[in-house]
Amino acid sequence: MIFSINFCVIQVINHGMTSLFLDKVREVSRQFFELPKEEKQKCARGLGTTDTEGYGNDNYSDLKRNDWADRVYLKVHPEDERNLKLWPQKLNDFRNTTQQYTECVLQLYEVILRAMSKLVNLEEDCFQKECGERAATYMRINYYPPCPKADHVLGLKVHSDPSTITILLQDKEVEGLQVLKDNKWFKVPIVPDTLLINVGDQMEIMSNGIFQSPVHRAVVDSEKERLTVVMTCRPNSEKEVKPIDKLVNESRPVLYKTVKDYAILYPKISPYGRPIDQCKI
Ligand SMILES: O=C(O)CCC(=O)C(=O)O
Ligand SMILES: [Fe+2]
Repeated sequence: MIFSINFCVIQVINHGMTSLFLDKVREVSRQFFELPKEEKQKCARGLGTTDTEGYGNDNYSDLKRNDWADRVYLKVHPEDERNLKLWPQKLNDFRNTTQQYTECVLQLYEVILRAMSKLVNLEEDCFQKECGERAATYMRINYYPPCPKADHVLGLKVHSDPSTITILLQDKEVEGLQVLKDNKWFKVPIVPDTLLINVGDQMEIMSNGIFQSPVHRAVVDSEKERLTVVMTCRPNSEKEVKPIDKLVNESRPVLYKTVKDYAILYPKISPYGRPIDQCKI
């Protein structure tokens, strides 16, 4: 495994997934958006047990402008918590491919969390334990159509991820992800066959601020469509998440409040920027 650490956005190669397989993941994802409108509507948000899962744009009432994107958001792990009613019925390969991709991503997730634990001198399984049993993974497929006024819209608003970590498969050809550093936006380049790891807010909390969740956004292209497949790994929603005791000391006191169900509650309170700022002590 090779890491290139760049303000908590990490590009990973040698992750065990072939180029062909990643293409397949992109292909079935793209096929979802090519379904007739009625088929997509059968997976719409609001038809499931939670209002966040399913097909459709984020729906925060105070958002002044919607993202220039179409998206579908599905819980993929634990397997018995999948809301299969919201999964496309007419795409033969979708379930199989998503299943395989989830398995690969979960393996990678474990390796990354172990490496991050070691990096801060914790027991290797420390971060994973902090996420509780039956920690959840969601898949979000973002489809950004071309926009003739690309400079006037965002594909995805400025945010940090509410996850522990996020594993992102970029579009093969079209760039769009940007990360904020020193008040400047930097393009994240496409490196073939890599997966991008973003540190999420809940990792920032657990690590007591040692790992910081990057602020990022997606811009759109005036001519080309773009598609990304994003796996967000997060603690069990019942688990209290707080800075790990061993990362707290006199020179580094507790910096964050204890939170629960952060990924659902906090982005709702603060749909712009970094909701984690509200958790700082
Ligand atoms: O599509 C992208 O490049 C960014 C996606 C993202 O940040 C997200 O889904 O949280
Ligand atoms: Fe994100």
